[in-house]
Amino acid sequence: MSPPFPSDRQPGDLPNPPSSQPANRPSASSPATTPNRPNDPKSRTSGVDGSLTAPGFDDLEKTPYADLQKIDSLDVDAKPDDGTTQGELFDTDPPPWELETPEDTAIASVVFRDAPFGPYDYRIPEQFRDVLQPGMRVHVPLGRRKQPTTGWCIETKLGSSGGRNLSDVADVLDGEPLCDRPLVRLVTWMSHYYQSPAGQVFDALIPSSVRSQAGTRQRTYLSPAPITKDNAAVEALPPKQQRALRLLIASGRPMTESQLMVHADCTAAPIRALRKKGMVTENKQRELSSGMTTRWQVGDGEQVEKHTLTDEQTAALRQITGAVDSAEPRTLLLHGVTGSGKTEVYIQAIEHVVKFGRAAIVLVPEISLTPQTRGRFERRFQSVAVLHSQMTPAERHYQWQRIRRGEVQVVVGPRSAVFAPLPRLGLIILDEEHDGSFKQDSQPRYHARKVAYARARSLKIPLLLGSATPSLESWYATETGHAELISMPNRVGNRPMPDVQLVDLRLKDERSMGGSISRRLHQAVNETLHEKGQVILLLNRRGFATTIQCPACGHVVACPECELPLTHHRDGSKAVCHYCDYTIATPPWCPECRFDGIRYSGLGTQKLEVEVKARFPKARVARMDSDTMRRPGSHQKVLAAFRSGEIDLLLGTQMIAKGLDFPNVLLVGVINADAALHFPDFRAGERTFQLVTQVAGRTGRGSRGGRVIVQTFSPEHMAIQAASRHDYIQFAKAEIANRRKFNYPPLGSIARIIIRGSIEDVTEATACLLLQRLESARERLGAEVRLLGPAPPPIVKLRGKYRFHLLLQSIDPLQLGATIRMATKSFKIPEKDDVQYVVDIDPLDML
Ligand SMILES: Nc1ncnc2c1ncn2[C@@H]1O[C@H](COP(=O)(O)OP(=O)(O)OP(=O)(O)O)[C@@H](O)[C@H]1O
Ligand SMILES: [Zn+2]
Repeated sequence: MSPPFPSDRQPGDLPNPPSSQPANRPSASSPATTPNRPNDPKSRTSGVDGSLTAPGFDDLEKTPYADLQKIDSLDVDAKPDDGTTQGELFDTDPPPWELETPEDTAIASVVFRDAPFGPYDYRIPEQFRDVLQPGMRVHVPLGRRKQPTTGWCIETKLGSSGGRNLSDVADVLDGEPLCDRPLVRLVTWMSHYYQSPAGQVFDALIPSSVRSQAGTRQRTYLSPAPITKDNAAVEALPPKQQRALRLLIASGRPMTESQLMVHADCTAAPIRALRKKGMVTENKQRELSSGMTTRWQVGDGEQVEKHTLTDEQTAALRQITGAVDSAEPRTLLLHGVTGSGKTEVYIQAIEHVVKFGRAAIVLVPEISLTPQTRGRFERRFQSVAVLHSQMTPAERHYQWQRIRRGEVQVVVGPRSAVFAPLPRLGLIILDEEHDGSFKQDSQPRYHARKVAYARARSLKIPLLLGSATPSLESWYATETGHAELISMPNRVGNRPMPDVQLVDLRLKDERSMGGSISRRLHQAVNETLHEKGQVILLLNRRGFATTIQCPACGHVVACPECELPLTHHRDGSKAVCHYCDYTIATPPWCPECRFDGIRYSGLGTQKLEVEVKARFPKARVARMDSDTMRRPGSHQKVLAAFRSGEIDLLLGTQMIAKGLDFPNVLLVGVINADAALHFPDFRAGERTFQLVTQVAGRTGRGSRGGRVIVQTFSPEHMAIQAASRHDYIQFAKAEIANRRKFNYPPLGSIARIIIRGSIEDVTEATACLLLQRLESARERLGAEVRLLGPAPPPIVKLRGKYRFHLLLQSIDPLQLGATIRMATKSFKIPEKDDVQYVVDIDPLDML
C-alpha cells in the first residue's frame, strides 16, 4: 500500500504519511498526533462512522440554518432523535405569520452562489408573504451598492428585525419552490458537511436547464376584457376589430395573437388596436415549446423478460422488501458476484415499491448508462426517466418537470440523479456502488452514496447499495452495524466463475517478441476466435504512446501547463495532455536537440488496436475509449454490433469493464493489471482489485463458459491474487487490516485541502499559513486531528498553477470538519497573491 503523499519529500517538509506508531511523531505538541486507535471501538470519539453515514445530518435535520455553528461544538453524542416522518416532511405548514404579533417581521434567509455567500436576512414585503417559500429564488439588493442579485431562499420565519434595517425582497422568481423542504434541508446539510456555499449546492441540485426553463417560451394569451360585456362598447368598434373580438368571445377560451389572426382571418393591426383600447386582457404563460420530444433510444437487441428468481435472489429480495415495509431508514449492501443477477433483484424490489404508489431512484456510473441498462428498466416499468449526459437542456428540463409532477416511477441516472425531485420516493439504489464516478470532482465535492444516505434517512426510506466489489467504506459499515449485508455468492443458473490465469510478465518466456500480448494470451485469442467466441481486451490507457521521448538527449515532451508527459494520439498525429487537454501536433524531431528519431513508448489503446489487427487479421475489431466514444450513440452502436456478433474482439479502457452482459464472451484479457497498482494513493490496491474482478466478470455469463488471462508484473500482489480467485472477502480482510495501521478510511476520515496559485513561493507560503490556522483551530477545539503537509501532490502543476496540499485525518469526521471550518472561517487571501484553495472532504482523488 502506498501513502497518499510522495515519499521523496523536500527537506523541512512535513511529516511522512501517518505511520503505525503515531505516538512517535516529532511534532508532539498536540494531542492530535495520537489519534485514537480504531481497533478499540470504545475509543471512538463520537460513535459516528463517517465512512458511510452522513455525520451531523441528524443534528442538522432539526437545526435551522442559523444555528449551524452549534454543530461545531462537537457535542455529537447528544444526538436528537429525528422524529420527523415523511408525511410531515411533505406537508406544507401554515405560514408562520398567520400567528403574527404586531412587532414581528416576516423574514427570509437568502444564500448566494458567489461571495458573499450569506445567509442574509431580508424583510418579506406584504405582497410576497403568502407566496415566498424556502426553495424559491428571489431578487434582493446585495452589498453597499444594493446590487440586485439572485439568491435562494432557505428559510422563512417570523421574528423581530432586532433593530436592523432589513432590505426588502425585491422579487420572487419562481411560482413554486424548485426544491421541497426535505431537499432544502439536504442542501443545508451538504453545504455544512462539504463546506461548500449553500448557493452553489443549490446550483448542483437544480440543473441549469431547469433554472433557465430550457425548451419553454413565454406566450401571451388574450381574453375579452370585462368591458366587452357592454354590447354597445363592442358595437362601437370598427368592423375588423369587432369581428375579431366577437370570435374571441364566442370561442370561450384565451387565444394567442397569432391564433386569433388565423381564426379571424385578419392582420395583427385590429388585434393591436383592441389591446390598446383595453378591450382584451393579456395573460402571460410559460409553456414547453411545441415539438418537444424525448429521444427514446432503442436498445441493443437484448431480450428482456421477467425471470423466476433463484433462491439467492428470492432471499435477497425478501430482505429488501422487508426493509421497505419497515418504513425505517435502513442501509443494505447487496454483495453479489458478477453475473449473480443483481439487476433483476433491483427491478423486483422497485416493483414492490411502485405497487404502493411510490417511486425509486437508481444511480449508476455514467459509463454504465448503456442501452442495456436503460432497456432493462424501460421495458419493465410504465414510466421511467433516464437522465444522461447527452440530453439537451430542453430534454433535461422536460424530464425534471415530469419527475416533479409525480409522473415517473423510476429515475435512472448518474450521481446527480440522487437529487431527482420525486414527490413520493420509496427507495434509493446505487448500483456498482464502489464506482469512483459517484464522487463529484468540482464544488460541491459530494459523494452520491453519502448524499443518498442522508436523503434516505430524512425520508425514512431504505438505501440499497449493490456491487460485486463493494467499496471498503460500505463493507466496513456492515461490520460495524451501520449497514445490513445481503450476499449472493453464486451466479445465476449455477454457472461457475471463470477460471483466471496470471501471466508473469517478468518472465522472458511468457512475454512475446515486440508487442504487448503474451504468447499465452495470443494463443487463447486464436482459440476463442476459432470457436466463434468473442473476446474482450482491457487496457486502461487511451491514446497511442504514453511518452514521447528523445533517445539522444532524454527530453520528454511535456505539457507546459501541467509538466506531465503528453500522450501521442495517432489519429491526426497529436500530442495531448490527459489532464488539461492541451494539444499540439506531435513533433517529428526533438524540440530540444533537434535529433531526428524521437521515440514513442508506453502503451495506449490505439497502439494495442494496431497490434491486435496485425496479429489477428481476420478478426473484426472495435475499440472503445473516450476518444472513439465522443459522438452520442456511438457507445450503443458498438455494443449492439458486439451483441449481434458483427464484432469479434472488443478492446478498450475501463469503459468495457463494467456491467456488460454478453453470453458469448469466452475470453477476457487484461493487458497490464499493474497500471494502477503503483499510484501514490492508498486506494490503488482497491481500484486494481475492482477493475480486474469486474472485467473478469464479463465472461462465463452464458452456457459456453469462459476464461480470463491477466498479464501482470506483480502476480504475487494481494489485490491481484484475490481478484484471480474472485475472493472479495479475503481482499477486504487484508485491505482493512492494512488501512487500520494508518487510520485510513474507512477506519478514519480524511480531508484534503488543495492550494493552487501561479507563483510557487506564494502558493506554498499560503499553504503554510493555512496549516498554522488549522493547528490553532485544532488546539482551540481540542480536536483529535492529524495534520500533514503542505506537500507537493503527485501532480505538482496543473493548468499552469502550482499545487500544494494538506491532508487531515481523524477518527471523527465531525471534529475534522469543525477544525477546517474554524480555520477557514475568516481566511482571506489577498487578491494580488492569486492563490485559491479548495476543501475536499472524503477525497477519492489524491493526485
Ligand atoms: N433468475 C434468473 N434466471 C435466469 N437468468 C437470470 C435470472 N436473474 C438474472 N438473470 C440473467 O443473468 C444475467 C446476469 O444478470 P445481471 O446482469 O443482473 O448480473 P449482475 O449481478 O448485475 O452482474 P454484474 O455485477 O456483473 O453486472 C442477465 O442476463 C440476466 O438476464
Ligand atoms: Zn496539461
